[in-house]
Amino acid sequence: MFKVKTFNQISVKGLERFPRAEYEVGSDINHPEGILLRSHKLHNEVLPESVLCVARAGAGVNNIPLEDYTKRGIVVFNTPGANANAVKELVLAGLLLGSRGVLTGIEYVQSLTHLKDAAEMGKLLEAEKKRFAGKELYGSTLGVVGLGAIGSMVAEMALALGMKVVGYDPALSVEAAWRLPSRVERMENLQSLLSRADYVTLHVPALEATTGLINHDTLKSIKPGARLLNFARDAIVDSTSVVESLNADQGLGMYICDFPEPQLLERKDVIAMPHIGASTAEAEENCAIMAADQLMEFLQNGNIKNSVNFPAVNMPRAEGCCRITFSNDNVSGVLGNVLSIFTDNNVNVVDMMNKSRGDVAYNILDVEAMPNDTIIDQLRQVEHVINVRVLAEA
Ligand SMILES: NC(=O)c1ccc[n+]([C@@H]2O[C@H](COP(=O)([O-])OP(=O)(O)OC[C@H]3O[C@@H](n4cnc5c(N)ncnc54)[C@H](O)[C@@H]3O)[C@@H](O)[C@H]2O)c1
Ligand SMILES: O=C(O)[C@H](O)COP(=O)(O)O
Repeated sequence: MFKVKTFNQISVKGLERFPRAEYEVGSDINHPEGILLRSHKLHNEVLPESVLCVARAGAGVNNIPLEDYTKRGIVVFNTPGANANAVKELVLAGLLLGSRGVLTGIEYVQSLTHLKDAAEMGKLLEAEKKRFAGKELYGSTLGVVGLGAIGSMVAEMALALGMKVVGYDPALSVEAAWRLPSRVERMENLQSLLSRADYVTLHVPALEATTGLINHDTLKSIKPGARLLNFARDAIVDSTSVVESLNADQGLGMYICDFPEPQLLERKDVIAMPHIGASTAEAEENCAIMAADQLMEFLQNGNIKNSVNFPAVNMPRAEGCCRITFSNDNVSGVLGNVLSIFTDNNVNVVDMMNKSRGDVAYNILDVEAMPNDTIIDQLRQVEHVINVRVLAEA
């Protein structure tokens, strides 16, 4: 029986993936092998020794202490692209709210409760509506920073709206580049993008390199009156600099974000939402299902898909064999030392796979017969081995 502890509200569709006979899943589980969560911050949680893997039902993993977990051999997964459409649609809402007097117009209409006569109300609205006039998105330029799962969808949507699209992504993967419409004009640096775009939308992960990406200095390049959209993370934007730019004559025209902060409230030029970019039934289901499937595949077969700290590994189970997996520091000689223990004990390895990523390596070995506890203990003692698992015959 595997145990999976959940944090946050996880879609039932994802929870239903776990077969009841083999999994105990819930928020109140002791000694879990797996963790399933959304934005809950794990930095202050003491994870029990039993934990082997963590699945983030979502994209951002800045709520997970990755470096520490990697050293402990804990495999961390996320669900790339599973909530991208939800964010894309909210960015569309953000663009429209930033270009038209929708919110101020609605607010004004709601304030007219003292008027009881429809004709009088109609006359007043026709006289006042010029205060809520806007500008069309068609023909204006959108700058997309980060052209991954969300950024590429946003770029495509903006092109369909008749916008010009410029993009900046110095770390673009080949796969992401293939997804990108050819009409997206590539910018060499952030400053060029900021000086060109009427709307700038951020879709980068919160990393050390992206913390404060939008700051006092970069905002000097912003096109006067531009709208900045941040549906990525709070840490990417220095809010104090944003407020300063909004207050300046030639600075930002509006800040539209999913990450409110006290200094952003009560401003007409800020539209802040309560981190609802991925809060749709569809996105929550997609993420939960993908996360649950990845957890189960790892717990049952040791295969790794969509990890953010371990290499992707997929080896079909050799029939009738027992599976051993181990992770180790990525230094030479470890696999050889492990194999010599098998040789010394007449354990026949039928199939194996070894992959590395950064400072860790991960190995799967299918062996003809289940090695005894003494052999497994010997494997655990090999220098630089982080952890060893023995998986029952499939
Ligand atoms: N508001 C929400 O609810 C919500 C929902 C989903 C994701 N997000 C945030 O959006 C982020 C992006 O999500 P995604 O699914 O598109 O991820 P992704 O990994 O598919 O794409 C991120 C892209 O950013 C690029 N990048 C990295 N550093 C960069 C830099 N310095 N400048 C420009 N580009 C850079 C990467 O090369 C990659 O192409 C997530 O990490 C998460 O923080 C927020
Ligand atoms: O990174 C993400 O996927 C989003 O920020 C969604 O977060 P949530 O799962 O807490 O809504």
